[in-house]
Amino acid sequence: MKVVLVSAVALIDVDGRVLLAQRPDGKDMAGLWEFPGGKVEDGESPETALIRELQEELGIDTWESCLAPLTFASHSYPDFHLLMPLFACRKWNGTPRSVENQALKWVKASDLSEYPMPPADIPLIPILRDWL
Ligand SMILES: Nc1nc2c([nH]c(=O)n2[C@@H]2O[C@H](COP(=O)(O)OP(=O)(O)OP(=O)(O)O)[C@@H](O)[C@H]2O)c(=O)[nH]1
Repeated sequence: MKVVLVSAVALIDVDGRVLLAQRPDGKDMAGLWEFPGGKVEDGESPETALIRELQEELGIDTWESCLAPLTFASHSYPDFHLLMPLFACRKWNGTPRSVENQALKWVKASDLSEYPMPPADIPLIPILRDWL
């Protein structure tokens, strides 16, 4: 099966809340809440892909030195196997805004399980909660 590399980030604000983005209507898994990020393209590292995605999706700038590896997801979907490093980031320039029409929400660690997420993300929640 094809392994797809997707880079994602837990953006953490000064109150320790995490930013979730809701997948818009019309996409696979519409309505589920996920971590900002996206597919790593040819020639990119997971870090440079994430920096690009954060500009495109949220209009914020961050730097490689602000991306700390936290954990990863490895999950088989029917048509591909997702390998998704999850970084943690507490420093960026700008205020995240919905550039691509996705709903955004800052969520307390203890409330993360109330947001329906893609199956690949479920094992990440206790890790994030314990870490925060
Ligand atoms: N960004 C992100 N993607 C995730 C998470 N969990 C998860 O299963 N994914 C999956 O990883 C892939 C992310 O790719 P993407 O965001 O670039 O692609 P997409 O499906 O939105 O659009 P596209 O395939 O039309 O380009 C999607 O299949 C998405 O469902 C997550 O927490 N964050």
